Amino acid sequence: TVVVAETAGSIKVAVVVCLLRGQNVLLGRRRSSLGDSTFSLPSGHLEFGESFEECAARELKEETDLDIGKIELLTVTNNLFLDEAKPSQYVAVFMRAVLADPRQEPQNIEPEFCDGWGWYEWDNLPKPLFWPLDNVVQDGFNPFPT
Ligand SMILES: CC(C)CCOP(=O)(O)OP(=O)(O)O
Ligand SMILES: [Mg+2]
Ligand SMILES: [Mg+2]
Ligand SMILES: [Mg+2]
Repeated sequence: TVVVAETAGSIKVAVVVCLLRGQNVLLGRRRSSLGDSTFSLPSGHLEFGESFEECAARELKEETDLDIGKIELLTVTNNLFLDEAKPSQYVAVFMRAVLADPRQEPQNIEPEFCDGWGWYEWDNLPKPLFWPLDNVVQDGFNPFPT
């Protein structure tokens, strides 16, 4: 038990936003200790007292200045980051959202964390994908309504 206790890392919850506009989804290339220079959906740590929807709207606004309209829960995945300096585990809550105003364009509000945002078709996603996203894509996940 002591061994497990010594190696146990933190478990956090991240909310991940599949922001859909027509046939496109918003992705940005991360600048971060986790997944540096890989393409990811807007995402962020769930903060104490927040609902998943509130976190999605807050993180999207913080990172892109975009205002979310309708939003719903899609799926949840469990991601172990064991080969990092500090092991961690993220439960990723994937939400689907649309813009309140579809004419709004994303701004790169946190250039220290993101190279910039772009719209991509699901079957034409940029590479390399941030591995938690790549995992769900490989498993056939598709955020677009069928
Ligand atoms: C695993 C990953 C989704 C971790 C949390 O996402 P993030 O690094 O974008 O977090 P913040 O936007 O809250 O800084
Ligand atoms: Mg953030
Ligand atoms: Mg955050
Ligand atoms: Mg983020």
